[in-house]
Amino acid sequence: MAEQQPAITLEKVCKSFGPNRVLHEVSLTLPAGKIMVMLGPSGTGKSVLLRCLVGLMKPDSGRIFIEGQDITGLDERRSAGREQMFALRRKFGMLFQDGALFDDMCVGDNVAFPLRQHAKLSEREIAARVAEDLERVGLKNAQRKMPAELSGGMRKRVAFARAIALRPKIVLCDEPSSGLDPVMSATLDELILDLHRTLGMTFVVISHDTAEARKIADYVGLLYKGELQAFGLKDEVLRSNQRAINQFFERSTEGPIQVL
Ligand SMILES: Nc1ncnc2c1ncn2[C@@H]1O[C@H](COP(=O)(O)OP(=O)(O)OP(=O)(O)O)[C@@H](O)[C@H]1O
Repeated sequence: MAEQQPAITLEKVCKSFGPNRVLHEVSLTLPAGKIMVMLGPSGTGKSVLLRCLVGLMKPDSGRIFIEGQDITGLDERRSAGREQMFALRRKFGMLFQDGALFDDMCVGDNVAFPLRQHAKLSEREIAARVAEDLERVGLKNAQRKMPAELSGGMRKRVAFARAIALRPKIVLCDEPSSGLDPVMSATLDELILDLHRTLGMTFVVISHDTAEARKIADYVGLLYKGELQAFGLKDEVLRSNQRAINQFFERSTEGPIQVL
């Protein structure tokens, strides 16, 4: 059997905005079907990294491979590049920090939106997928509700249902637990684990939350000032005794990570 390509490979990815060096020679390999939690203080380039993965930003140098395909040179101004970029984006589901629901659409229509835009499915098939995914996230009775009627945790769960509706290979989650109480955060962590188990997707989770990393991660990364201070299997990274990792996991002010 052919060996499965890693979901994501980064080779010395660099990105600056003028004098602001945001990513510096970031290299990692994430095998398919694993959960990676990328930790790091605010402003250290985690969101920029996500945008580079989906082709919304281009690195200044280095290479990015998604399922073995080099996406670094894709050029949306050319029609072949546009098609490849579209195919690339279809591989990703995205859970934005604020959920980014359409406030004028009910929950069911929010989840159906990507299916209506991009899947060749009948309305009956779309309705079945929407019902299935709302049940997965524990919201099967919320279909006709409007986003304004939902709590923060419910909005995040609707956003999850929308992010997985097209059955992407890789789900990118930008701080899924931000702004949620600890119990709701734990519920979302369980949801990630459940989706991962049942649908086998690869997850990239951006987080400040070490408890979340301990609970759900197969792989952990720590980004600080644009450099990957640590990356690897969670247990190995936690055992590695690196100062930045210890500081982050022990919530200490002592260590190489300084308040920006
Ligand atoms: N389009 C842009 N133009 C200029 N600078 C940018 C742009 N996008 C991000 N930056 C800068 O890149 C740096 C990293 O930002 P990024 O949003 O990736 O941080 P982050 O680690 O995700 O932070 P947080 O945890 O607070 O969301 C910041 O200094 C930010 O100002």
